[in-house]
Amino acid sequence: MILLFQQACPLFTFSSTYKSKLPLSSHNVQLHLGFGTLTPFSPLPICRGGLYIRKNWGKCSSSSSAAAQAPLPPDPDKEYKQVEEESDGIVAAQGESPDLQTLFRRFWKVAAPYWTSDDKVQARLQLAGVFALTLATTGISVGFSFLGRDFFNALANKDQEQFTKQLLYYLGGFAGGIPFFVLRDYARETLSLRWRSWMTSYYMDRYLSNQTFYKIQSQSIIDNPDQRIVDDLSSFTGTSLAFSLTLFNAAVDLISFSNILFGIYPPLFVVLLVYSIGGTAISVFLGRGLVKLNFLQEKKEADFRYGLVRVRENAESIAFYSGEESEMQLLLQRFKSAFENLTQLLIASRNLEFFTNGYRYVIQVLPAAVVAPMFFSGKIEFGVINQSVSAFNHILGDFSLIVYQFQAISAFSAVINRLGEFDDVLDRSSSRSLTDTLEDIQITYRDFRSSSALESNGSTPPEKFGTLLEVEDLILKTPSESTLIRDLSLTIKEKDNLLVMGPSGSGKTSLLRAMAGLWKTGTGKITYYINGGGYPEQSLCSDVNSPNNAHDTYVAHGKSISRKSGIFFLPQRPYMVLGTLRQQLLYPTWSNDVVPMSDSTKQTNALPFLTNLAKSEDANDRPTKPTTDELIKVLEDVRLGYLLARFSLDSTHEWSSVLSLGEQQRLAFARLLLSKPQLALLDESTSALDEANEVHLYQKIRAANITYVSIGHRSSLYDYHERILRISTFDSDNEQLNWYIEPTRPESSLKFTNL
Ligand SMILES: Nc1ncnc2c1ncn2[C@@H]1O[C@H](COP(=O)(O)OP(=O)(O)OP(=O)(O)O)[C@@H](O)[C@H]1O
Repeated sequence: MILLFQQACPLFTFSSTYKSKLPLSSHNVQLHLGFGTLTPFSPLPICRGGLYIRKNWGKCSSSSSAAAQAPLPPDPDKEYKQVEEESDGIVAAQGESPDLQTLFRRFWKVAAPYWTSDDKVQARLQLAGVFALTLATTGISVGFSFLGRDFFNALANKDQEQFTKQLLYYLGGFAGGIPFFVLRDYARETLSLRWRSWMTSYYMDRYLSNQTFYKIQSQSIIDNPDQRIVDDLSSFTGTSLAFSLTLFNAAVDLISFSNILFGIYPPLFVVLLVYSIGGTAISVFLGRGLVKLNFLQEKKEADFRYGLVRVRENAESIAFYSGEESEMQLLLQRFKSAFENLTQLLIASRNLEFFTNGYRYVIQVLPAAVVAPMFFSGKIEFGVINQSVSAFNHILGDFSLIVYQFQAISAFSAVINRLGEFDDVLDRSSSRSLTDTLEDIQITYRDFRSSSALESNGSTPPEKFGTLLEVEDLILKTPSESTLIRDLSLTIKEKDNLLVMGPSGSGKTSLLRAMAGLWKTGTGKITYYINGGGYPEQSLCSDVNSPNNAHDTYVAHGKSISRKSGIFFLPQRPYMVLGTLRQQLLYPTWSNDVVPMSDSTKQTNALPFLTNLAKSEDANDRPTKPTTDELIKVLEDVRLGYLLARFSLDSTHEWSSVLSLGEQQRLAFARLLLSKPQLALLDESTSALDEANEVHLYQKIRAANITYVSIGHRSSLYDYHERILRISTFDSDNEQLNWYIEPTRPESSLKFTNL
């Protein structure tokens, strides 16, 4: 009879295809707010608050179904169709399980900002909508419970007229109810996507501010931040919403179905309570190792993926070295490590599931067994048995959330912890405590051309006019606190070009890092006297000693010094952005134009926080955007005009592969010439060039009135600089300074004196 009904009423076996795809972890934990999902192996459906969480290595599942009130035979054909989600997660650095308090703190810290953000009105409205729809679906479930009772009563009483009537009610119920379930899932997914989008923009903004990405990478502060932004944020938003709704649903469900069960047979409720509490305690005990294993799995998978990315990025070097075999070993090693951990995870999962499956099925016959004598004695009708089973399963599901979802919860804990850890790092970076010691290198930025600034605070004495950069008593250390340079003082005036020389590893690049604000380990002051464009004076002219000192100025703006102040750094390794040749040239000064036109036009439909991430003050901070003719001219100036015969300005290529190193270095000079900074800091920027090209480029930047500080090893560079700063490798036993400055040669013999 039940089978017949099952065929007649598809809702009984309805397994929503509208599954939420929540990549909770690399193991594809799924949460499913299901309407009528039934467990494939379950003789009886497990009804609960509506959340379906499942991992692909496990078979544990539970479901909520409006029609899950009828006992069903095992049906292997109705295997739950699992939605595969690709996700490589990451792990907290130590892979340790956090305590519950830390977990809650981190959850709150990560989750809260969105709900008080600029988007809060939309967010809260949508959340209210989702909760309302969830409430409606619970109401519909309760309604179906009564419909089911009357339906079975009609069937048992052989009352055909009543049976037909109930069947029609049922069909009407399906037609009216299904949209609520579908819309609830849709609304939840939409909100989850919106939340994720906001968080992605929020995290990326902080990650790319204050050179946090550089600190994280160069000092290995945290592993795989990229995965945290991509996978973990997605998991977090989806899972948080699903969990909140599940809890809410479970509470409402519990209230609704408790009444029904109490009305039928109160002792059943008490048995159920005791059973659930016992089951929760046992599953927490059995699954205690899962959180840590999830952590490790995320890290190992991420490491494996990162290994593959490195092979792609360094394809040419590996091919030259014929390093395929070593790479294979390394990658296999990483995969093996992930595999071994996953094996342990599977075993732990399996052990837990022995219990959870037993827990789920053992109790199924209880309600029918307890209530059946009342039916035999005529106290209740047949339909009430069915209703009691349904109510019992709903309440069991509500009470057993932890048992059923333990694996998903443990994977979610790993996500919370990784994001919480990341969030802490980003916060520390924005409050400047990530790597800073009490004493660190202070960078001040003054707009000496602003006479009003001079008059208002008198912080720039007249003798500083013409000065671009001043370094005072600089003790430079590596992040690991090894001293590189001691008590360095120097001044760079306009057109006073300095060459920095010294043995490899003596700290030349590190000096530039300190000047760029990338390294602050050490003591001393670095002051720039640069015309700062449209920056507000208070942020440009602040005194180092004031609480709002300029030491914080560039931090507050969240940008590198070079971008905002007419200073341009050319790093040792040229960097080619993804995009067209035009975008290479415009980078980084015209950052808005780095986004291809086709992409920016698509932004019309995008969420407000996904458009125009660039800070508005950028517009004042940069020269006028070059025209196409100017771009072509600058390419010719750096002797790259011939590239235009091979590529158009708007063609996209993997530029770091299609251009030679020397061409990339010339392209970097083209960027410099377009940006027209006052001061350029060049780190072996012509190392891959022949002498003819080198002298040509130096002539160009000199002609453009750009003052420069270069690092280099070649004596040919003497010709283009007035002075040399010679650094020797620091020796702690030697009291002498490990640097001195000398003129390159008599002024009359300098090559550019007539320029
Ligand atoms: N992130 C880091 N943490 C600790 N030490 C570092 C770090 N980066 C570089 N160092 C060390 O600091 C020292 C100076 O490095 P730097 O890159 O400034 O040398 P350099 O003089 O520019 O050398 P080269 O001429 O070879 O480029 C080196 O001994 C290097 O190993």
